[in-house]
Amino acid sequence: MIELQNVSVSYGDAIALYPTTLKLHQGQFTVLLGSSGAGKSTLLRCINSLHASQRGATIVAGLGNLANSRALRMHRRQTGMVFQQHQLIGRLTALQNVSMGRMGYHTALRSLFPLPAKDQSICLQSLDRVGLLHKALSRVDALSGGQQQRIGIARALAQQPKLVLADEPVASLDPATAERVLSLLHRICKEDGISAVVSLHQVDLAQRYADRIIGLSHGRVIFDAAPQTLDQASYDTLYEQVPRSSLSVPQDAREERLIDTSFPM
Ligand SMILES: Nc1ncnc2c1ncn2[C@@H]1O[C@H](COP(=O)(O)OP(=O)(O)OP(=O)(O)O)[C@@H](O)[C@H]1O
Repeated sequence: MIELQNVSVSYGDAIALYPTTLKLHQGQFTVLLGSSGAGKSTLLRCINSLHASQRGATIVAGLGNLANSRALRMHRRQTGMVFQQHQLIGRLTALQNVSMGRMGYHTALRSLFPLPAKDQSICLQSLDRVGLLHKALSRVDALSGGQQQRIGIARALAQQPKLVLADEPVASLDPATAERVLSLLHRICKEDGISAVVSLHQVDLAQRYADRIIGLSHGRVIFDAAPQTLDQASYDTLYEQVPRSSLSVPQDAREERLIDTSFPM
């Protein structure tokens, strides 16, 4: 379990996240919702203590307060991150990119040499989990957006994480591919008992996959409950009365999903 106690973030006089207290439970798939600038990325990054201006305490079960540098190092090692723009190195192969996930387990000097066989095996297994073992030796810049995001997920898995933080992981994908990638991430997290905190803009995806939805508005948590309790009033407050239909996946993409949920992407 991870507990944020009065965690806040400011940029000069501007408050990006007001003091926030919440607990994240092991194995839960939590989705952060809210309009642009609401504070989703800020909250997500707080869970990994990534803000220089972060205040308050973050306590991780078994490690303690992340103010302790050793606890923070251990926590980051067991926390996989997945980004909207994948953050892969295009000229390297899929396997080389996934290998980056093992770097936290070695000293900087050791990382200059080929990974031990055990680590290589973990990387290959991670590629297999996302259905891309056959692309292990392909350059990442020769892969599709959906495939690149699956490599991003494999890199996070190579860390053998207890927690995955995913910042708009499907925002740059078409609706059908977004659904497949999120479904894959969700399935793996559930199979392995990995906790996930995922920021999304697609309310319908959040309602289908989340165990818990945390809604943010202007740097404050204004909703924190199971997805089925996200009612119209909470929704209107979250999105400041943007019509719900404008945020849903188009009907034709939904139909495509029903027909074809298989790879490749
Ligand atoms: N480096 C920064 N310097 C100054 N202000 C920042 C910085 N990063 C974020 N902010 C501000 O903090 C607030 C929260 O931003 P954040 O990126 O967390 O929102 P978000 O909900 O993730 O938005 P989006 O959905 O557009 O990614 C916004 O008002 C943003 O302008």
